[in-house]
Amino acid sequence: MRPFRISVPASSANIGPGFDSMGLAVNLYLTLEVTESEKWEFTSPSLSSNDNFQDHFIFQIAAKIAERHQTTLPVCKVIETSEIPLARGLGSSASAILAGIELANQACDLHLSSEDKLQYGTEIEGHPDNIAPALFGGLIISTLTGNEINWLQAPALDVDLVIYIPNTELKTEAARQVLPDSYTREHAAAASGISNLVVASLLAGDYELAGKMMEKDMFHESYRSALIPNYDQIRKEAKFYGAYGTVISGAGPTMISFAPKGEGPAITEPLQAILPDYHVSVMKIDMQGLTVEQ
Ligand SMILES: Nc1ncnc2c1ncn2[C@@H]1O[C@H](COP(=O)(O)OP(=O)(O)OP(=O)(O)O)[C@@H](O)[C@H]1O
Ligand SMILES: N[C@@H](CCO)C(=O)O
Repeated sequence: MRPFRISVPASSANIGPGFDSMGLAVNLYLTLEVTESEKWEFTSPSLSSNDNFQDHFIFQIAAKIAERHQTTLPVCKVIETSEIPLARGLGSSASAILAGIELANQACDLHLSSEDKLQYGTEIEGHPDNIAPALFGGLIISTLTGNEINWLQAPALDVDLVIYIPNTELKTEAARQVLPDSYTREHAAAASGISNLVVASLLAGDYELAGKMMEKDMFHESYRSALIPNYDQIRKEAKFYGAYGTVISGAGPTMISFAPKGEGPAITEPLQAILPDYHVSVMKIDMQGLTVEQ
């Protein structure tokens, strides 16, 4: 086996009302450096010396994918590094799942297509909104109906992104528990109308309208806002300093603003001063998605 390096970007899902169906790849990366070895070695920021590497999330995903293809992983040395904070709404689980799928793909020579990886990743994650952009890059609108995934990569957006990462975690599972099990027809019609308009305005490059409509989400934001520290303050201050709109990133607690191109730093500086316990920064959209270097 030739050594290889897998890189997977973080992603910000939902973008307001694109709940479970829209996401954007951003420039924070999980990487795996993989070489063949005499004995298994797995180095990861989330493994201490007492932990068994076989319990590691990425190893388990890779082992399952190999098993699904009636094979086993060869003995490898894997070094994981990651810039993606866990359980903050930046798609860490989707990036880790894709890294595991690609580890099995490369190490076992499975010749998986991109659609196979999307299918496997979505089955594990439950929805494609983080998996698809982390795999393909850019802004992806996707939908899971039964087992079928349909998706579209939008043209590049001409915006700056500002993210606000608090130093607290929020597990997606907990953030899904506060959501209603169902919506009335009236509510669903209004919510999907808002979502349609966000997508249409992003595609048309009308970012003012996109920002306005993303803040009107009716699928998840209002139910989750109490779980997100400084939710109202971040939206209000970001708007004051020029953002088009600010929403919860994924299931939170990170928030993300869409701002006019070049205006990101003008929001970052004052917001970082107001939010000393946050990491506030301008992010770039990753247009590549998952990459493998031999
Ligand atoms: N690199 C990794 N190594 C091991 N486990 C990971 C890794 N990345 C994610 N996980 C697991 O996934 C969990 C976080 O997943 P969760 O879906 O709650 O949040 P997220 O994916 O970071 O955010 P969101 O889905 O809202 O964008 C972590 O607590 C951990 O159990
Ligand atoms: N669409 C998902 C993203 C996090 O996995 C949610 O908001 O729960």
